[in-house]
Amino acid sequence: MDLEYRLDGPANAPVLVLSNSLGTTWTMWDAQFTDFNKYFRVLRYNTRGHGNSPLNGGKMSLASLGKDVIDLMNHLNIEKASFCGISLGGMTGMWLNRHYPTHFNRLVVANTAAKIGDTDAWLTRAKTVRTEGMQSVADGSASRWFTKDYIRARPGIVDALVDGIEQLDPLGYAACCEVLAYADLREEVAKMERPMLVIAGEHDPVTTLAEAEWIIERASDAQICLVPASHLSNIACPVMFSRQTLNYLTSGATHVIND
Ligand SMILES: O=C(O)CC1=CCC(=O)O1
Repeated sequence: MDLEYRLDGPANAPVLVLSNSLGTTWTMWDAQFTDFNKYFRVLRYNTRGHGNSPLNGGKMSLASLGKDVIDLMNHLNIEKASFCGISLGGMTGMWLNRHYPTHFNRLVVANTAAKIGDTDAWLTRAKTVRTEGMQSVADGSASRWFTKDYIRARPGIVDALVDGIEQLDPLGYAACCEVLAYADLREEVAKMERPMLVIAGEHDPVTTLAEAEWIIERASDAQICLVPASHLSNIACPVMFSRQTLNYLTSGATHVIND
């Protein structure tokens, strides 16, 4: 298993898999960490091309990113898990819901869409990053991720994330842009069986509320939750994000772990 991962939380608790967005690493879940660990054995991993998760040498796709999660679960002997992913991580979750429903209980997919953005724009971004490096995308990342008010109010958090994207491997980032260029779940959403909470950011310009509504109108068992944030809603609205996610993932469950 060459994916970078870590497990935290009580060894006997049910497993929750966390999947990061493009240009971030598993540290993006730091604000959720304490709350999620009370209820779950938390499995964080870095999406291929991010952190120390290497490119696989071949062409990556949403399917290969989804299969990475299944391989990781198999490697750790995890038969069934809950899942929470954001943006590209949310798309990975929807792909898993469609293709590996028996491996998952409930899924939370945040700030995501059945098709994110425009194919040509992703291919252009991939090319730019390959030729000019990470700085070319780092400069605009804060305004893609957060509202102006949040950037003003929490410069330390924003700067740390921008520093993080600057450290990433341009080839890894570009490969994931190419995954996004061709990832298209629009024909698949109606076939997603497992219960899914779709978290949308009220001010998200990347994956809009309308795109989240589009998903819940078609998936067989999906609910929406709106948070007053832009794209990285788990960071901008950590308390609400964690509460809504935990309420959804543990509802009807008998596996609450006490402190
Ligand atoms: O463009 C960005 O940086 C935001 C984003 C789109 C897909 C994703 O995972 O992050």
